[in-house]
Amino acid sequence: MLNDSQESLALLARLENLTDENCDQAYGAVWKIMEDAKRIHLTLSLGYPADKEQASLESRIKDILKDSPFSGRELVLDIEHDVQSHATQGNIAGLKGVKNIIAVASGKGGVGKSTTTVNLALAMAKEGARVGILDADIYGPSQGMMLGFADGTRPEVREDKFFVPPSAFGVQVMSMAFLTTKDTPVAWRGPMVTGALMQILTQTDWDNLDYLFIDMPPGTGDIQLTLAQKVPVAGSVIVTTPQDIALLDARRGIEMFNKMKIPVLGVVENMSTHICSNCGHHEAIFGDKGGVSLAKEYNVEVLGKLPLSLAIREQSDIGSPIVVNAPESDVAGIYQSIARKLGATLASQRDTQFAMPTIGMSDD
Ligand SMILES: Nc1ncnc2c1ncn2[C@@H]1O[C@H](COP(=O)(O)OP(=O)(O)OP(=O)(O)O)[C@@H](O)[C@H]1O
Repeated sequence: MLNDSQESLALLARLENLTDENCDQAYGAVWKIMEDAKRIHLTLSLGYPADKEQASLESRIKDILKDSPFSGRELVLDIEHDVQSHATQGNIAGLKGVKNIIAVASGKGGVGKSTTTVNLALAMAKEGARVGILDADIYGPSQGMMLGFADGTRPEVREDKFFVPPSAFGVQVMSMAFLTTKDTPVAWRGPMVTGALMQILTQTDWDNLDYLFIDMPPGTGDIQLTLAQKVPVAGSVIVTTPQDIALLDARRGIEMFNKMKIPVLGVVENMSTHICSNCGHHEAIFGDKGGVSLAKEYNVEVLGKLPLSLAIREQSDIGSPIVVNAPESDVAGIYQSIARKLGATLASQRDTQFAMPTIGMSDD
């Protein structure tokens, strides 16, 4: 039964002050308590998925219960989530089957944007979300390779007009690489690229996604600008390395999204420290304040920092990214925390379109 006794209210107050292990903000009034003689059943209802918090939360709640009148009762903890669709820039119509599009961008190439996108998407799926990836990094599409798709993979076509995205590790994936030969896009100019990408995006039969991650082409040129204008994006993530030059480029990325009125949900600092594979010593080769000061300057979150890690590279190269290959590793834990923080940041945006979980686009 639902309990509103003094004891329950006191417990509720303590639960409301709990935080996700990686976010500073308290959960607040999102708890429900049910109890019977033997058990206490708690439900945490969030606007983002957080299945991987289960063990940590259970252990922290058990500590709280120990010195409460509920001591000795068995704890049942349910973490529920309901991801809402958020407004897009200029309220462009959303995509059928997709609640939120998140653009992952970098000011320049080679900073680890694709690696971050794939691990972040897989981490989000592990938290319990329905996730897709669109590889829009048209001149160097790498999502297919990182997710272990064989060369020559092609999507099924439904009703002669929709691509059915193939799945890997529970994530739906579309890439220009599934539709072209290796050399095709190299010859394309900007308008062809953006036209083709918009076509893939809208003609893919995305199946009920909470989040679609777009691995954007690196840089802030015409292609990126056009995509930022046309793709109905709920928010963006900027990937940068701590070097000054990458930070300069990252600034341009943030400014581009600001100009388009696309919320920058946070910065991921990649290759942030080097971990010595002999002794485990962490060394901030490029300094350790870059991403943080960038985030401060533009008033955005640092979602997390990834070390320069051999395992990240090797496991992406063999088609099994670290989040699925070594889910218990520290690095996978960082991606999980970034995914939750990203989900929480998007959920806290005030523009939620409560009435329309997905916005239909006509099928013809
Ligand atoms: N944290 C990391 N530690 C070690 N290697 C990494 C890390 N992040 C990415 N890499 C490696 O760096 C290389 C470039 O990464 P990736 O392709 O993700 O960059 P990118 O920014 O998407 O590049 P581009 O935009 O040019 O496609 C890859 O070989 C990748 O495995």
